[in-house]
Amino acid sequence: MKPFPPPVSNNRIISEFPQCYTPEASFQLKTDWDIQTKAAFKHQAARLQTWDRQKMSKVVVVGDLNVGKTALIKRFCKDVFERDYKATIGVDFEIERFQILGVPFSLQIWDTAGQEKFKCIASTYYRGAQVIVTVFDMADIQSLNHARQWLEEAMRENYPNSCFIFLVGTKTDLLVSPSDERERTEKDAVHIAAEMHAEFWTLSAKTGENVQAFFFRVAGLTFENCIMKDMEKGVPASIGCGNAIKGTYPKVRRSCC
Ligand SMILES: Nc1nc2c(ncn2[C@@H]2O[C@H](COP(=O)(O)OP(=O)(O)OP(=O)(O)O)[C@@H](O)[C@H]2O)c(=O)[nH]1
Repeated sequence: MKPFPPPVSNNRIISEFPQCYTPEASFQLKTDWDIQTKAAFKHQAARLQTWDRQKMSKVVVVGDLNVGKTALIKRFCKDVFERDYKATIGVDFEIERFQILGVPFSLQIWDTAGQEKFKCIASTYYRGAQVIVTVFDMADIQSLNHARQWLEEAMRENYPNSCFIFLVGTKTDLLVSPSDERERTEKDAVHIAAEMHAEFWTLSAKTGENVQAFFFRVAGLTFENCIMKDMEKGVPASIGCGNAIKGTYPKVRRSCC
């Protein structure tokens, strides 16, 4: 009989604190785990942990249509890239399991539709997010200009200051690097990220550049945040964190709507 859940694959094991893309637009410049986090897991890491459904954070990915939200998630979760565009209808989600400092942790990654006609279905799934990823296309400046609007819509369903916010420029493979165009777009994006209180990243789902580093950063920051919150509340770090699976969003089948 196959073990359930299956073991976390080797490329989902995080032990070093994941670094930011650029110090100019980053949440934290620290380079290591918080001392309390390290202490809390020093002993637990040594023993085998079972998968804990509570240790999960909800990540909502929003942005204009065609910017590459689905491609980004598929590259990370399935290591595939599809050249053809297939619009997301409503929402879809993936669950990605990690082992961080020896402790099982999962990200529930929600892919939402960028098309106007599906927005109202997708927005029902924004609630209860610990992370909001606002995606734009590095080769389409209009999509960067719409990033604030997407964030506002996602935040309408969440409490202020309750989420990590990321601004992610995709399709870097379409820009010559280094080039004036890329430099200009990055500069604008860093500026907008500051206004959004977001951390800025660029990546390519086609080549895979920065994709794993980005999701490791998301996982590392949310994991540490969960642990710190639990410790503040006096909950032992082993009991759990994250509220995404406690019924804060409607029930949904995979690839639904
Ligand atoms: N060159 C290149 N093309 C990409 C990249 N990421 C996505 N694409 C292409 O861009 C198109 C749109 O990608 P999707 O991931 O479907 O876009 P989306 O944001 O999910 O679109 P909606 O579902 O409509 O919201 C597809 O044809 C992808 O192949 C990338 O990093 N580089």
